[in-house]
Amino acid sequence: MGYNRPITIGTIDYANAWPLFHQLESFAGHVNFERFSRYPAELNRLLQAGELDISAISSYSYGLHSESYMLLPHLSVGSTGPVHSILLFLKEPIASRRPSTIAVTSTSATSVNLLKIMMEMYYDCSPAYVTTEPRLDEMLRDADAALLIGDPAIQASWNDQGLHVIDLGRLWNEWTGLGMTYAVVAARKEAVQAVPEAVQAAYAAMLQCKRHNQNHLDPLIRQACKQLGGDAAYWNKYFHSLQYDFGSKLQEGLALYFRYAKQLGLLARDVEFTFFEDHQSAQKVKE
Ligand SMILES: C=C(O[C@@H]1C=C(C(=O)O)C=C[C@H]1O)C(=O)O
Repeated sequence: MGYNRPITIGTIDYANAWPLFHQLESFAGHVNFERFSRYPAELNRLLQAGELDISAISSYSYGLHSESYMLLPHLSVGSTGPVHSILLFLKEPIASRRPSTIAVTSTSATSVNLLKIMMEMYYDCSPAYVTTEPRLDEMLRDADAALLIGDPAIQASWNDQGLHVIDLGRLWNEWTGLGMTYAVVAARKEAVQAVPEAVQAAYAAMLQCKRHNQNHLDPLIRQACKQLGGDAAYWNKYFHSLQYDFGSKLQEGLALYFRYAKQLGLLARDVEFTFFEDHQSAQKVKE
């Protein structure tokens, strides 16, 4: 029982997740943890490989591996409407010509599959997808459109290059009437079994950290302006338009995304949400 090492936590290396994890260390109290800040696709891989115990991951990756994970309640990155940082850049308006090749960022999993769902089910087309580094100019050299997420998407949206832009959060909301959840925070079931107190303590620290950051956005806004560009008004709007709670409306949107993904063969199985607290109360009932 127990690990003879710090618990390992993965956090997303994009501004969209700063309200969840900015200065997590100062809320950790006695929790002995090591933090790894990476892009989503890398976190997906590390959690699956057991190199992380808890991580923010693409929600799609939860869908792929839900049998091994537990969701940490009230922690997610989502939006009901525009997300501002999950953007499809097209050379031509989609209404006049459907793209035949789309270059997609190698850092994403949720948004790439969200795009596939939208192309198939909303735009009724089946383009070829090429996975590339997130560099817009290079992506558009051989493709009709490019999908970027996170900070590179935001920075590209500031340069008007005459491209047509679709915000996937906005389109999902207009199409389905629901919100979308791009990232969830999951713990490996193995870790929950081996070190339940450590997982509980890390979870409590994350909740406290999120509450604090949401009430103190100014330092995050200043850091974003300095590190990524843009002005305070932009970042204020950005952080306020993202949703971090994984409430019932956002769960409903993600459940629909999983159903569509299964329908298109992007996921092999139905996905159930298993929450860390549910597990704990279930344990108590059994005892
Ligand atoms: C809001 C965003 O959501 C991100 C999108 C992800 C994906 O597409 O897999 C993963 C994590 C999220 O933080 C963003 O990238 O801007």
